[in-house]
Amino acid sequence: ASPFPPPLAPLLLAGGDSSPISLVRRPMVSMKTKGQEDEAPEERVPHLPWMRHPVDIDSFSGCPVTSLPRLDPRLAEVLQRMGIESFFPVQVSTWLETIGPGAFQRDICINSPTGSGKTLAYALPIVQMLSTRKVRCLRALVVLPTRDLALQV
Ligand SMILES: Nc1ncnc2c1ncn2[C@@H]1O[C@H](COP(=O)(O)OP(=O)(O)OP(=O)(O)O)[C@@H](O)[C@H]1O
Repeated sequence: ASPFPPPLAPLLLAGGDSSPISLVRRPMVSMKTKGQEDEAPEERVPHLPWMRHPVDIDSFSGCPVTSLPRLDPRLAEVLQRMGIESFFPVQVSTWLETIGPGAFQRDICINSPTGSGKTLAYALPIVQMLSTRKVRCLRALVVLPTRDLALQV
């Protein structure tokens, strides 16, 4: 039996230049007695419990803007006016985990290559959630590591 609690949220992972950040090598010391620790085999186990069931972004395909389930028609219209006709796989998979049928509130970590569309992937669910509410206080905070990146977002 697993010594860890059940997973709380998926990790969205894609190929390309992304690295499997959720996986670390560490011995399963919790399953050994003290004398056995030296012989404990190393296993690839996720670093955080909620990262233990990654969702493979590459298994999703793109999707026309008009076909994304539950997308607010006002947002679809604005996106199409901006020239966005379809969503990239990271955007579809993130949407399905946050807003799509069967989604429920939880933390999500997305690891996907540069330029794959992560910004819209996380921004669209936020905008959709806020679009149906009266917003009286801070509801979303985007933190970026550099000023340049912050200006892009
Ligand atoms: N669905 C889409 N259709 C067309 N263009 C898109 C779509 N989504 C994003 N783009 C464009 O693709 C480019 C890359 O997107 P974005 O910057 O969001 O990628 P990223 O994964 O966040 O990259 P980085 O890792 O550098 O932050 C941007 O110019 C963006 O406007």
